[in-house]
Amino acid sequence: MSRPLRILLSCPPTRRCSSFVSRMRLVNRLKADDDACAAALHGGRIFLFHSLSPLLQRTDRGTFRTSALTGSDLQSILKKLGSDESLLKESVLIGCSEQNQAQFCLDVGKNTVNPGYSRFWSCSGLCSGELDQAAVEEQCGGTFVDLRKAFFLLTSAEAPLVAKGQALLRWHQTNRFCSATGQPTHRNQAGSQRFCSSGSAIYYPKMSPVVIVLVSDGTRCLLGRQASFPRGMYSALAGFCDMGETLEEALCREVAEEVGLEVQNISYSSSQHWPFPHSSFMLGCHASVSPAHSQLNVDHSELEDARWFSLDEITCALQVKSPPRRGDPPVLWLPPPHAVANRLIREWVDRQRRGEDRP
Ligand SMILES: NC(=O)c1ccc[n+]([C@@H]2O[C@H](COP(=O)([O-])OP(=O)(O)OC[C@H]3O[C@@H](n4cnc5c(N)ncnc54)[C@H](O)[C@@H]3O)[C@@H](O)[C@H]2O)c1
Ligand SMILES: [Mg+2]
Repeated sequence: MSRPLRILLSCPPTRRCSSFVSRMRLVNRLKADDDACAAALHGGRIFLFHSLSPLLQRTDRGTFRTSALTGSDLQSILKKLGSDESLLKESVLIGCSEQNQAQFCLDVGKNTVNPGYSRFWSCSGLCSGELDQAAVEEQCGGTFVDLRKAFFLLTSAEAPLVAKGQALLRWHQTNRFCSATGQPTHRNQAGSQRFCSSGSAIYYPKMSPVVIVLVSDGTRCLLGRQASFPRGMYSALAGFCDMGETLEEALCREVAEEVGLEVQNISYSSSQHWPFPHSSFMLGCHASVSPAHSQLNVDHSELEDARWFSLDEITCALQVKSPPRRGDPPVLWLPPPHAVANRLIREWVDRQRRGEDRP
């Protein structure tokens, strides 16, 4: 999740900023220079995936982390597994750590696509170039975990890296052909672009902009739930931006469509890349309605339910540490700390406690 703008603007000392600048310039160079990127792979950190599920390791404390494989470690493992060592070059650049180590992701499962290799979507058993999941897990001392689980098992520092890695891998796997010419596309070494083989088009990884808003009436906040949400879970209202809309227009339209309210006092909070179900760029905002105009008219084709919640109800819900299970009494369950909705809710609680939001 991005930091709020005010923190970025107060970025202090030059040393910290200059190391940030050098990291950003390194990533930019690796995107532009195929040879430099290929060279960086060996000492780089590789986040391994199998059919888009990231590899996690359990720590001594019972928590989870991503595995810390370098490109050289991985090459030895690939050799032991009898795989072509050039598989490493299929890695896609994610970014660069604070220690200036380049970070990559690599999918060694069925969905991996490399235009230079003959891998097929529909093969049964192991496809050409695909590695056996259990064998990789054994060699690496970890387990491939579905991203929907992994994202919430990891710390808030590691979860976005894994989400970004999966999003990039998915984009490569689903953009193998040019939509203008139908010709195969090829990637640069970093995986930051794909080119139509006819030379007519360049494609870049894409995200869909989504506005997410916590509406307040001064003493209560508005949350809704879709029928597909886990039991008891309510979240801030969200919706995809339409082509040509501003953020503010999308926000007002979504709230009007979903709950029949007209909002005002829109303010931006923070943003987040959200990998589910595909890549969304979540733009988190606050907005308000006057208590006199807070009557809900829920569109049940979009939301199963939407309700106003008091500060006490939200404060209690923030204490709930695990989702309610079947048979438990009904309890309000809020999006987890990794989600921008959680940040919006906590910001609202802070403002309520400071008395800033009251009419
Ligand atoms: N990170 C968070 O805190 C958080 C919280 C809530 C929702 N979300 C995410 O926000 C996203 C949008 O929320 P929503 O489902 O309420 O949106 P929504 O209200 O716009 O409804 C979804 C529908 O919009 C249509 N749609 C229009 N453009 C689309 C596009 N580019 N991609 C997919 N569907 C499109 C589809 O018909 C889809 O069924 C979801 O993917 C959800 O996972 C994130
Ligand atoms: Mg919605």
